[in-house]
Amino acid sequence: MCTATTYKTKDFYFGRTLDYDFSYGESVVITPRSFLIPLRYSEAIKSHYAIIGMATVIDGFPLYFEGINDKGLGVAGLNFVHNAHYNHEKSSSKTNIAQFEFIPYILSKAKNVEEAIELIDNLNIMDTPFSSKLPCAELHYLIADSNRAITVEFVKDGTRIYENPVGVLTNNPPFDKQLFNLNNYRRLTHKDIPNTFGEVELEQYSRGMGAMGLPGDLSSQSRFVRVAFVKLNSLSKDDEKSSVSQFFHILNSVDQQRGCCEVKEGEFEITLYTSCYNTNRGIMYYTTYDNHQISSVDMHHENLDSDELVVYQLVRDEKINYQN
Ligand SMILES: C[C@H](CCC(=O)NCCS(=O)(=O)O)[C@H]1CC[C@H]2[C@@H]3CC[C@@H]4C[C@H](O)CC[C@]4(C)[C@H]3C[C@H](O)[C@]12C
Repeated sequence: MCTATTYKTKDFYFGRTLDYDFSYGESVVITPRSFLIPLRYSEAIKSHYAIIGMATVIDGFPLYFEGINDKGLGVAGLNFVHNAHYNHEKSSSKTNIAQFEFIPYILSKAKNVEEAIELIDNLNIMDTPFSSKLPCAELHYLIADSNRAITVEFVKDGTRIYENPVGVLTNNPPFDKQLFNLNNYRRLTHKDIPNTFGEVELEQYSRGMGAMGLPGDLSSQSRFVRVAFVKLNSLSKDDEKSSVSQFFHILNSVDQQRGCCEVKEGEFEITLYTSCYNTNRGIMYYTTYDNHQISSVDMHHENLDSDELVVYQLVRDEKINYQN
């Protein structure tokens, strides 16, 4: 399972948790403007927006899980198993894009959500696997800029583009159902709640009782409600450190601890990493399951006009500040 969210203070932040039982060998990957992005069904993209994100690089191709570009657009792919549907036949009227090309394609060409939608309306997503070892990922997407967020789902009936007023995405069920389900939690509040049992005197024995009933389990529907509640109630100062700190607190509310979700006998899904992007400044921050110290990579510290990928291995060892 995975969770993606946005958060706005002075700047606009975008990020996700990636929950799985094994790693795909991800690292921080910067795709500079002149890196040739090869496409299976059309000519390679020669010059484009610069991208920073989490990806695994195979045969020189950046297979992005999520990322942002230097114009401030973010795209994250989250599992959408049994619902994602891609086409097997090429289209003669639309641009044919293999499913693994979707994130780099959008981030290289669109500077905001409107432009992303224009591109998506003209896409035919192909079920072409990257290789025989990497079958198609079944994903849906959170796409956001500082003004607007959408969810994009390629399903049997076609392409679904939903406005995403919450700025949050998890996994199944389809997004319209996730959003509707929030109705069931509309009474949750960060405030104290009144006693509605009339004459019966009931003690407010604890703080935080206004959010009683907020789901605490790891299912995708529960994580959607929980992270939406935390995000929409979130308050922080608007400077960089406070905003980044608050962003990690939002996503930590849906952290998956080893042992709580067994996916196969003896194998557990955990939050492999949590990422946070300042989309205005092109800075990526991340933590990993074992390293709680935030690491950061700034795309503008690299030569963004080059034609070679820049790769930073994840710092995965716990950094403890021993004070004595
Ligand atoms: C596993 C992850 C989703 C985690 C998640 O949601 N776990 C919930 C489990 S549950 O389903 O909810 O039970 C997803 C998210 C992004 C994906 C990569 C996207 C690029 C590329 C696309 C190619 O086509 C296949 C290989 C490829 C590297 C992909 C591998 C894998 O698929 C990634 C990492």
